[in-house]
Amino acid sequence: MSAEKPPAWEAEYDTVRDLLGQSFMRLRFPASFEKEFRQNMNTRALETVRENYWMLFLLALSAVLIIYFQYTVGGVWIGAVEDLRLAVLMGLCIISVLVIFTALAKSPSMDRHFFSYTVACCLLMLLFMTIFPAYFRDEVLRQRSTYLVIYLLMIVYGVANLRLHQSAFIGFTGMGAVVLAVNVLGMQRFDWGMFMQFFFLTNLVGVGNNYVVEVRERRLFLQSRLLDLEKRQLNKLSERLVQLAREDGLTGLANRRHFNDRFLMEWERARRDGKPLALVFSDVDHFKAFNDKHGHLEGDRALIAVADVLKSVATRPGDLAARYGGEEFVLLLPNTTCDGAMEVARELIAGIDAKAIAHRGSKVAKHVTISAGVASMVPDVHIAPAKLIDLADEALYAAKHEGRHRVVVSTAC
Ligand SMILES: Nc1nc2c(ncn2[C@@H]2O[C@H](COP(=O)(O)OP(=O)(O)OP(=O)(O)O)[C@@H](O)[C@H]2O)c(=O)[nH]1
Repeated sequence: MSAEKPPAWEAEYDTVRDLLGQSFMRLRFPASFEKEFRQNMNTRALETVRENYWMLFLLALSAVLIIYFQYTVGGVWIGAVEDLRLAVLMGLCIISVLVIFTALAKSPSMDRHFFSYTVACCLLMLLFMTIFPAYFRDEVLRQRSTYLVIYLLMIVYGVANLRLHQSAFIGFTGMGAVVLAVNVLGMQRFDWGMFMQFFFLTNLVGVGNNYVVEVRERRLFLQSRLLDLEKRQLNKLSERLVQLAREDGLTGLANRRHFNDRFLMEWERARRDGKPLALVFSDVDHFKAFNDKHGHLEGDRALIAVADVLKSVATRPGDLAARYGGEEFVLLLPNTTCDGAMEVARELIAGIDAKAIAHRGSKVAKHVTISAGVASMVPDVHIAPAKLIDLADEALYAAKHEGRHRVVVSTAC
């Protein structure tokens, strides 16, 4: 015997549990989750930038103010004039890149290229922050302005919500770009010691920090996935429970409880709209004898076949076919007159005849037959809903009394 395949959600649930149980988390999920996780992270990174872009401008402004207050007395620049020009140029370059970056991040059509333009903008800023200071005459100004690199790398690694390899790519490519630029420009005064200290060490610390951040993000993703799966399963179960509470176990028709609820609802609706509401009660003829001759199992099959015909005649959207009890069934037909309900009842009897289920114990025919009673009325506040049920039931009783295998319409019609 082949082992039964677990449902898809169960397999996914187990995979998520396994991944969460791992003590060392690899920075890659199975393909089915990885794609969704990446999209998630990208969206979050974009949201972070859109919500916090002002921090970048604040950072640039603080750097300008720090330099201004350190190199001015009473608002007059005390450093070299060339340094002032260079500092202003550097500030303008950095702010231009920030403006371009913010404009790109705010444009939804550029979302697909988020990582590409982030890399490009970061590289440009890192270049400006390392190359310009190398040309400052003042030693202290040179050192202090290079600190900016650390701030930018801190943002890339710590705040931007980028994945580890994305941040590391920006950090280390930035290093490479600076080395290239220094060589191409033949910069003699470039301070390699400071470069290693600021750039390389910050990158190392950033990589460690970002590993921790990405692992946390991945765990959060898995946990929310687990909750989602549990919620979906609970919803399915509660839907199934509601269905079971309304359904007859043997025939799959509505059960009596559900019929009662719907009947009262339709009664009220018909009363408000001033429309007729009809019931067709039906009962299998000599069913006790059927069970005696053919056995209970065959009896069950016959009831299922009768139920199928009931389902097939209850075709309008508001119609409901229900098992009222034992071998008794009912059709609830909103907005239907006695004549209309009679037609449906006749169709029902003909449909069951057409099934030609052999019935050796019947005194009416050689096959299974039913009797039906029909009633319809326009509900009124002065009439109890049970009245309609009584009328249809009396009509069914009359059909039995008059010889079975027929429809009788209520005397109130
Ligand atoms: N196989 C089976 N039999 C059922 C089920 N529910 C009720 N019955 C049987 O249906 C029979 C109903 O018998 P009666 O109420 O005497 O009615 P009848 O024999 O159909 O006679 P008339 O209705 O007067 O034609 C009983 O024997 C019940 O046991 C069911 O779910 N499965």
